[in-house]
Parts: sequence; C-alpha cells; structure tokens
Amino acid sequence: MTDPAPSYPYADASPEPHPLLAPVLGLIGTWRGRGAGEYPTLESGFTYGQEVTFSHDGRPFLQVTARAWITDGEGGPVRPAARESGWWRLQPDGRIEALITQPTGIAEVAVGYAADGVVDLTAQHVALTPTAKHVEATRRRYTLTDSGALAFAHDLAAVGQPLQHHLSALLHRADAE
Ligand code: HEM
Repeated sequence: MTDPAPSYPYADASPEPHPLLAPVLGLIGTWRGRGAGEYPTLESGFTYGQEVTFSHDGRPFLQVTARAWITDGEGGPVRPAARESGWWRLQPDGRIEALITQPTGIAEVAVGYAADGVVDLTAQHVALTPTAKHVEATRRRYTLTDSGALAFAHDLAAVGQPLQHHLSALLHRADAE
C-alpha cells in the first residue's frame, strides 16, 4: 500500500552539487557573525547578529535563508530583525538570477554573478505589498576572504534615499564550530 504521508525523498546538500554551482561551492553551509548598519533616515546606527545558510539539492540553484537580530553594546540580543528567503539560479559563466523575499512585504528579482569568491547581486525589480516600506533598489555582495570568513555588504535605495550603504557584516562558518 502507498504511504499516505511520505517524507520528502531528496535531501538538500546532496553529495554531488550540480556543476553550475562551481562558482558558489565555497558558500554552501551555515555562516554566523556580527555586523553594523545605518541609514540616513535613522537616528543612529545599530549593531546586529546574522545567520545565513546556503543549501542545494543537486539542482543548479541555491536556497539562501538569512535571519538577523539587533544587538546591544555588549553584543547581546535585543530583538529579532530582518529575515529573508531566496533562490539563486546559477547560469553558465557564473551569472546568477535571484529571487528574494522578506516578511516586510518586499520581493526582489536580482541579477549578478559569482566569480573569484565574490557574489554581487543587484535588484532588477522590487515588488512591494501595499504596506511595505518603499524600497527602490538593493545590492548585496558576499566576499570570501583570504582568512575563510564571508564578508557581507548590503546597499539600499529606499524611502526617497539614493542607493547607499545599509549593512556590513563579517560571518564565519557555523558548521565548522
Ligand atoms: C541583516 C539584515 C538587516 C538588518 C539587521 C536591518 C536593520 C534595520 C533597522 C534596525 C532599521 C531601522 C528600523 C527598525 O528598527 O526596524 C532598518 C530600516 C530599514 N531597512 Fe533594514 N535591515 C536589514 C535588511 C534590510 C533589507 C534586506 C532591506 C530591503 C531590501 C532593508 C530595508 C530597510 C528599510 C526600507 C528600512 C526603513 C528605513 C526608514 O523607513 O527610514 N533592510 N533596517
């Protein structure tokens, strides 16, 4: 008899990544670290913690999930902050087409590339739910450093401000702890 509630039979992080994932193989896994943010509309800057996971199931895309939390002067948690969930569709020559959604009512279609340990994604389209903050453009950069860390930078054009720095963080492999 057929099992009425079968479990999903294809594990993420299968042993054989798709060949198109070659330029992003160094990212696969979970990263955690700390960062700082700012924006001209905010009274002050802030510090935050961030966790990012890149996973695959053998097909030519990565699932990318990230969550962040605001931290105090000692690095302790203050409150949950941004979360996002996305798909990076790897194309030949390291080109990437990405779809990224956030619980703040923002959905982005971004394009860019992965090369030499750098992923650079710029939003081509930003769709907003009726009550979302007005976001016009974003750019995300992930850079594998010589010491094996992952540097993250996020630029934002929103609420009438031109594209500029919103976030920077330095992440370390959590799966190597
Ligand atoms: C690590 C991820 C992020 C953190 C920690 C973060 C943190 C913050 C904080 C603390 C604020 C001030 C308002 C508040 O206290 O909630 C803020 C504002 C904002 N953020 Fe972020 N953010 C992150 C990612 C993003 C992303 C991915 C976007 C858009 C694609 C974004 C867009 C905005 C916008 C539009 C505002 C409002 C600015 C204003 O109304 O003056 N943020 N962010």
